[in-house]
Amino acid sequence: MIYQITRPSGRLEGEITLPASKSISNRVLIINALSYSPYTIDNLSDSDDTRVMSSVLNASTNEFDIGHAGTAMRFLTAFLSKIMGQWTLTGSERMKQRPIGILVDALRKLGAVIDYVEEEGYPPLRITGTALKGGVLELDGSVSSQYISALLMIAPSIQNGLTLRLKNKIASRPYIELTLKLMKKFGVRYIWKGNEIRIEEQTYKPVRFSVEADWSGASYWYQIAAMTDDFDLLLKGLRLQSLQGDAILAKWFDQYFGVQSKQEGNDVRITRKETPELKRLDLNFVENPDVAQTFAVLCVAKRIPFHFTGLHTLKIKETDRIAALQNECAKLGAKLAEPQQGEIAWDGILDENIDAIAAVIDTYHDHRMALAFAPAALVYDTLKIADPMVVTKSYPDFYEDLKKVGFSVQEVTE
Ligand SMILES: O=C(O)C1=C[C@@H](OP(=O)(O)O)[C@@H](O)[C@H](O)C1
Ligand SMILES: C=C(OP(=O)(O)O)C(=O)O
Repeated sequence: MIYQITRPSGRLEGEITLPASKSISNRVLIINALSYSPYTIDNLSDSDDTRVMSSVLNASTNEFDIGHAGTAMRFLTAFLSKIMGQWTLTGSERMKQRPIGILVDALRKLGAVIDYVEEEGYPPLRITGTALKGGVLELDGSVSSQYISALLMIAPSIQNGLTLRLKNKIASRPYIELTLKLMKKFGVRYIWKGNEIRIEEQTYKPVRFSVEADWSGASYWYQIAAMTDDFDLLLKGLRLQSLQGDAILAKWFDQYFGVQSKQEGNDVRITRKETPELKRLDLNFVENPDVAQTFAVLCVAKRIPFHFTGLHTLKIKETDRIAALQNECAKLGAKLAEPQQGEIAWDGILDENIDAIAAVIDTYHDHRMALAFAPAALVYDTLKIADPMVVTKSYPDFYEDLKKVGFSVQEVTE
């Protein structure tokens, strides 16, 4: 299926109810289960990734296919390791290429019984649940923070608790902070000093919890704001004082693109003030990997040269996002370079022979490819997106929301 997205003709205004954060939802589902909580979670995400997490935790079977959901794969590997029974965890073809060896090695040191069903170091996994015994673990923190979050969440329920010593430069650090902040809300104490996190054996206290709106999902509306002069939008459920690392977007978009954010009760209003055009953008995404595509497409559409660093984890996400960005930005006439591993750069030179309107943007089973490219219809007037429903991984109502503010979304053949 292909969607043709066409820009609104008039002023861009209205209000959007953003999806709830899947990162928060998937953590609170695990923590709620570990707290034996009688409460249901309020405003749980309706994304595929949260649905799959929820269905595993409520299932009566023992073989689970978690599709494309990285958090579900990693968090459930740790969680199921200590639940008595035999469990099989598998996922999409891409999930079978996303490494999990660092987490499995760490869990095995705690006594977990985990076998690789196919390739060493990758899902699918066969897990035999057993009582784990804590201690001190050293692990590489530079590959995925999800391994660390997975271990931290089960740490209070492990005999003797757990000390994690993180080696190398920590990737996606705000997601580890998010895990610990949420654990704290459920009564768990921790100590994080330098590269060491210590969690004693203790019990979670069940509490009522409501999930806040998703900042990574909000990024596409900030991107839209940065591409138009006349803009006023209310993003419902969003908090500037947020648990999520991607809340830094409010600052970045103000500083670089003149998009201003104002908390109005439970919602955030974003407007655009006139600012001089940015000459180039240098940003490091090591703490905010999920919004790198948003900025890359925005800069190409606005013809702003850029140099982005801290992107080494992008190669092991839903697709190799560096390669995907290079392929698809080329369809808009921009040749992105990879100066070093984990970097992309663009000199601002467009190939004028390329007709972006004729392009069909491929999405590689990656929601963020569709989510980041669709807004660029504002600049190119119209843009075609292949396999557009990939967005359900994190933002199921994205196209409905685009329509609400005046975009047209039509199914077309190529
Ligand atoms: O813990 C989380 O909720 C996430 C952590 C990040 O992954 P990595 O730690 O693998 O970079 C991020 O990219 C992902 O979308 C969600
Ligand atoms: C990388 C992502 O998700 P996950 O790793 O949880 O599959 C994402 O949502 O951009």
